[in-house]
Amino acid sequence: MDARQRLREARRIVVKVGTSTLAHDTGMLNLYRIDHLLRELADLMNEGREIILVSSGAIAAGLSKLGLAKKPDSIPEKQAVAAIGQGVLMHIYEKFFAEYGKTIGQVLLTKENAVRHHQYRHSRDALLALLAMGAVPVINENDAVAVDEIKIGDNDNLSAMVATLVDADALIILSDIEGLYTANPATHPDARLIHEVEEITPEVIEMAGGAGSSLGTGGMATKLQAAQVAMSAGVNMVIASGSEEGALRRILQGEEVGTVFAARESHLRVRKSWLAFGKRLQGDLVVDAGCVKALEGGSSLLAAGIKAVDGDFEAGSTVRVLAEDNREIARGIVNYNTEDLRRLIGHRTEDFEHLVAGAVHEEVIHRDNMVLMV
Ligand SMILES: Nc1ncnc2c1ncn2[C@@H]1O[C@H](COP(=O)(O)OP(=O)(O)O)[C@@H](O)[C@H]1O
Ligand SMILES: N[C@@H](CCC(=O)OP(=O)(O)O)C(=O)O
Repeated sequence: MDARQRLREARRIVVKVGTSTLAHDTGMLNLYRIDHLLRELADLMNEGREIILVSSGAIAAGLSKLGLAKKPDSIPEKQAVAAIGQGVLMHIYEKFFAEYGKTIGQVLLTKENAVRHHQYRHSRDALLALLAMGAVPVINENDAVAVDEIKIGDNDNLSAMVATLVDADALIILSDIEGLYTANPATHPDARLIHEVEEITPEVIEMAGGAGSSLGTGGMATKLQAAQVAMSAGVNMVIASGSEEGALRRILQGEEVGTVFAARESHLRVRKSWLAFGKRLQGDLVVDAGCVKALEGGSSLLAAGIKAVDGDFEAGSTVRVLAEDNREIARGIVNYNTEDLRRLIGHRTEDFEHLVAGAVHEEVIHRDNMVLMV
């Protein structure tokens, strides 16, 4: 069955809506569009589908509430604007969805919620419980607290992470553009819309440019990262215009709307495949042949197999695991910082207590926090 056909049967759907769709060019919220979008979502639920809404727009809503023309420069001020705007957004969602008889539940996530195994389980359970109650989880990144390595940074990647977290059948990203074009139409007026992408090749990545407006984050580049994650996790993804009324319904009827990214049949062995393509790779661990074998067999990464540590990272960073011939074996969240790790190289767990300053973990990378790349 092709991807468009499978969309007709999609039952659990993650819909991501970007700032460029939620706000006017003036920066003020586009209430007309939000209302229509929510009505369409409510009706899809009445049809028997489950909807998870990943909504951007907190910063835009905060700016317009405060009467500011542009994002502040300092991080704490950006966090404060997002905190104010998130409340404004939820107030509107609560009000509009209630008119269509729907209940919502706010879930604010960070990267940690999906990569740490216990948090991953808790986030997943909470989202599934909301769906079981017939509610719409409304998700955003927890911008008020997420900085640096715990930040995903854009809601395209967040929506792909959520789609894998809840085992969605489809991810639909609504933007201010009809889909992926052969080049950024803002700078290439002759660019053509691509209807279907089967694989994210370097040529496809080459087509993607940055955000089209000062409100958007990441542009097409982050949407392709999301596609890579979704496809490898077995989730069909569509990019379509959020301003076209009825687009969602038409997509879910299998019509040729926007760009569809076809899910791969055989997907990564670990569900948290989005980790594999996360942006912030902060170092490399080179491991010996025995360790490569153990990892391929499903083991955690232990210090005994590490030959070298490159980079300068903190515990909780995402790093690559390389074989001695430089082949990439895995990516994962490391439990130690560079300094501690260099001291642990080649040592057994019994010796760790004397070697590290902070908390002792048996694994350098736990298997639950690791994605095999081979
Ligand atoms: N190849 C491309 N095809 C389509 N749009 C592109 C491409 N390259 C860059 N873009 C830009 O990406 C923008 C959409 O991303 P963004 O501004 O981040 O919106 P959103 O708020 O929906 O995430 C488009 O308006 C367009 O200017
Ligand atoms: N979390 C931020 C949005 C980040 C983001 O990715 O924005 P967008 O490119 O508009 O989807 C906010 O709510 O303002």
